Amino acid sequence: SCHEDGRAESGQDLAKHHHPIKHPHIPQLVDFPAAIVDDALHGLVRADPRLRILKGHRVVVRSDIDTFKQDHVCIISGGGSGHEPAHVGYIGDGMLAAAVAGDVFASPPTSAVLAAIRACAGPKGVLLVVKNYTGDRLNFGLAVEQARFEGLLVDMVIVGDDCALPREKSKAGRRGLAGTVLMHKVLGAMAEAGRDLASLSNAAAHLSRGLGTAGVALSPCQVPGRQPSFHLEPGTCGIGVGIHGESGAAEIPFTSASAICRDLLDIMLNQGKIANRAYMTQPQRNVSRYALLINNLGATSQLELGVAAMAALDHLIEDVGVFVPRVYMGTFMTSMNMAGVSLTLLDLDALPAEALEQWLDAPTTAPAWPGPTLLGGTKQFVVRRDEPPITVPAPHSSEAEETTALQRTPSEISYSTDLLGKAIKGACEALFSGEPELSRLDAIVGDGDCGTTMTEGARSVLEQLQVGRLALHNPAQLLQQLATIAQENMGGTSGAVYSIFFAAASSCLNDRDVVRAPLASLVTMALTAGIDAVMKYGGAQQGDRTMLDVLVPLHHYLDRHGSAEQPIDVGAVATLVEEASHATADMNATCGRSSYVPDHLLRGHPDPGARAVAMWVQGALHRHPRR
Ligand SMILES: Nc1ncnc2c1ncn2[C@@H]1O[C@H](COP(=O)(O)OP(=O)(O)O)[C@@H](O)[C@H]1O
Ligand SMILES: O=C(CO)COP(=O)(O)O
Ligand SMILES: [Mg+2]
Ligand SMILES: [Mn+2]
Repeated sequence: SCHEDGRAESGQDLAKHHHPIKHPHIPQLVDFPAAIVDDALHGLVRADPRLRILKGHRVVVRSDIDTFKQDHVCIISGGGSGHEPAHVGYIGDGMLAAAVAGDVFASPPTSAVLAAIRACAGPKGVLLVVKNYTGDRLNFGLAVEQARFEGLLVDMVIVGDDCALPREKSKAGRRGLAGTVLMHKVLGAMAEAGRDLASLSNAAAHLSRGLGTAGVALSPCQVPGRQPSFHLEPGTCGIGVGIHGESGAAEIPFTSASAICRDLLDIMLNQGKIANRAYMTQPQRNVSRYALLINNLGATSQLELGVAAMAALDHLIEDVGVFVPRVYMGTFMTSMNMAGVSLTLLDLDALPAEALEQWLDAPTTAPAWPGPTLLGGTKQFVVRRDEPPITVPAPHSSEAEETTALQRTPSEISYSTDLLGKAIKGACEALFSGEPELSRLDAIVGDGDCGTTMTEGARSVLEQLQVGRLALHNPAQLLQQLATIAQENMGGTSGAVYSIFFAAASSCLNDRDVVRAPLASLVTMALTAGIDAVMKYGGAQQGDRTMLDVLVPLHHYLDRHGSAEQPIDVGAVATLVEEASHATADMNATCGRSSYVPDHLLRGHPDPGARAVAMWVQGALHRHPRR
């Protein structure tokens, strides 16, 4: 957590709770992996008096926000960390008013986004520019709903500029990549010039249609404290990468810089051999005009960026025959320390009746926006070359250790706070011991943060349990508390999904006479409501390879067996969740981050969110299968 004066909790403070870095493969300038985001924000704000941190949140705002918001629409962006300089580097006149940072590769919790909106909300309103990831959509979306309920003027636009993944592969839609920074620039300049909230949202919709990005990985990335994000065979590269250390849509032999850059552009412009995506409109020879952004994914030398610029301009101008009057080259949005680049094209005629150059050229004080732009692109500057080779009562506490809350028959008792406390403790502990497996799996099928996100949640729940603050006597209130913990301490898709799950479960129990209901049927009711809400907001169903693939079978089982006048067979439940979670290993992913990973790479590895459900259910039942 951070202090109002801009001092973040230091690495030394955090040392009390977290482990220092274990010997990494490559040394990294990090004291404590868990403190990396706070330490980095701390450093940044100390170095720049134009910025300050909102107390208690990883939110950076312009220091003069209170006066600034009186006569400007404030643009807020954010998302997981690990993409620096995005998004804090874009705070300044003519770009962003604030940035919300999550843990590395994990969306910030809803509460942080809400704090940013509250700080920036003035008479002109707030526009959230959000990259299209499930966690971000949910956490920023929930904050918008809550802010509107508070009467604040706020709108949200989602950016999805990725061109590399086939449309059919994912229900999640195009990923938000480096093109987001061009959105920040154009929308920020318009806000600076006094345009209103509605016209900014409208412009954003047009812009996203003219925006495309595709990237190549030459190495995996390494998040401190974790394993390298994937393995690349020597001589190969990952084409169609995102910004979360993914291996890409396909692993291909590395031929030459020019060939790879050409492929990236062809993917975007639907040209040549890779003409199967069609996200951007077809370029028109001697007519179409683009801004080109060459983005370092984190560990690429400036020399290599220059080579990429040469290759990209050469292909666009000579082969495709289009104009490229604006070129931006540098480090805009990274995948931690991945070697590689992404290329972004913005159709300069994407906005009806506006010259986009005007907005791109408008001055900004944001430190990460490159100074003067290169006015590349008239034909004579490009030399054609040969291709180089290359609530409720009655505490019961005299139970035998092995008895679990669900095991008692409904007629015996409906509720035991003592057993419930033990079940919660067991659930949390199972997540702690399962953390290495969750981290490993999410590194393969996602972006590696699932283990830490789940243990962050478990740690907060245990803390509240230990100090007696959990409302064990009142199921509705307890579930509300769990929702709040997920919302404030977890982040990521998991944080948002669990927050929605517990909040909906809580509201459904609120209205009911929970005193007499058998515990198992309470659980069934809560699961019904929770699952429905997760499906509604997250858009996933059974079979999409998510945690729902364990929650739904669990719900079916309890629904069938929960009201009978006999104890639930906890062994059977433990086996059921174990098997259901492992069954996800053979599923194709159509939702969430795994839908960006080729199916053959997912094969054999179960979904981490599904495994996490199996772990905490087994922990709550005190049944631990040998792992
Ligand atoms: N739309 C969705 N609805 C429900 N669960 C989802 C959805 N998308 C992803 N998940 C679950 O979230 C898990 C990943 O959690 P986490 O690592 O926090 O996500 P991310 O890194 O994508 O934000 C997945 O393994 C999956 O079980
Ligand atoms: O890093 C992120 C996007 O910027 C985080 O998104 P998720 O929470 O969906 O992983
Ligand atoms: Mg993540
Ligand atoms: Mn993840």
